[in-house]
Amino acid sequence: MKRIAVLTSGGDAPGMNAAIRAVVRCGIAAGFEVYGVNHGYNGLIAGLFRQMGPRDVSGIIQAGGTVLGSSRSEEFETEPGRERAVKNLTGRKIDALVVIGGNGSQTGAYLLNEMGFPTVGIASTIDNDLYGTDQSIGVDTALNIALEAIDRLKVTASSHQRAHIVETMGRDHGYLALMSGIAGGAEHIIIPEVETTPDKIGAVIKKTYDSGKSHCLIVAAEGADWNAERILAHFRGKPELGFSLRATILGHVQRGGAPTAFDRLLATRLGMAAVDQLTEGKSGILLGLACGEIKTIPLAEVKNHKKTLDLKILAAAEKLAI
Ligand SMILES: Nc1ncnc2c1ncn2[C@@H]1O[C@H](COP(=O)(O)OP(=O)(O)O)[C@@H](O)[C@H]1O
Ligand SMILES: O=P(O)(O)OC[C@H]1O[C@](O)(COP(=O)(O)O)[C@@H](O)[C@@H]1O
Ligand SMILES: [Mg+2]
Repeated sequence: MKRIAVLTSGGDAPGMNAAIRAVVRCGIAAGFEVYGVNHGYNGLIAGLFRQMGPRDVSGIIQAGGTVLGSSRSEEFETEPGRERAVKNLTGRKIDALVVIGGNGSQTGAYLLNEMGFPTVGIASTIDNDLYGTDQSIGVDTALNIALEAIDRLKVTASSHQRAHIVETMGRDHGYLALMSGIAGGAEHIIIPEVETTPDKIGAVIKKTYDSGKSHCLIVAAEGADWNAERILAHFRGKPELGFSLRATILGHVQRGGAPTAFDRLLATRLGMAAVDQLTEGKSGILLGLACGEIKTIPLAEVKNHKKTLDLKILAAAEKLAI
């Protein structure tokens, strides 16, 4: 194997740059020529390749986002799109591809590998919804950004005797909401995995008010049926809750931060491991974290499983909030 390529795909995640850097530098150290693909799968289809040297990844370990750019590519979801992608790879005599991305991207990586093009994945998404890894690149940073926002919002909620809803990202997965809620000492956490009703939410707010607290901080996942907008609309103009209500949707703010030490280290370890696997001629696998160790798991297995959330800690959240 002589030439490898690397791309970032799906939502950008803080730490992607550290992973690119590790793939480029360790790849070169292992004797490969390394190519970067700009703009994810769209760039793969359009042929946006460039050879990368050690200096092309200088000064990026501390930067959020991805220097290669990313995309959501509808064309790659079609067979002709993927065929064009493989043609571009083989046309440049590239022997293997590293895909840094989340669950959608790794399904794409699986399909490329099935088409006979050796592909390995690196787990990267702020949502932590990718099966096969305890934690993905970007999760720790996003969590810390959400936490900082929660801490700030709690202060103003307290000053004004308000209930404040903070909405986190995560698609249909509640990890970011659950963990930032626990770490932020939220009075209530609403996630897609657990059904709720406006009556339950109202009861928590009223109970919190009656307990003498000066605020009620609610963290709601964007994918929950009762997200910030819906809760706000439902309770608008209802003084019987005690607290008046405000809401903040954190949105893309959670994705844009400089990566934490944890994410830089995880990304570096995963990038190094991806190169090691390619050196050994392995492909069709995802590099992820299991019990603190870097592990491989077949992409086929990743694609066929949905990551579940351990809900034990949610029950504890209620006790912690009394
Ligand atoms: N089922 C699929 N088949 C082929 N390609 C896919 C599939 N799902 C996602 N992809 C590709 O991966 C890209 C990124 O996936 P997406 O779900 O948006 O982000 P993430 O990888 O971060 O979860 C998509 O835009 C698409 O090009
Ligand atoms: O940036 P976009 O395209 O608006 O997408 C927003 C989505 O991307 C995410 O930030 C990350 O999701 P992915 O890792 O699946 O790309 C989600 O939490 C959010 O729902
Ligand atoms: Mg995803």
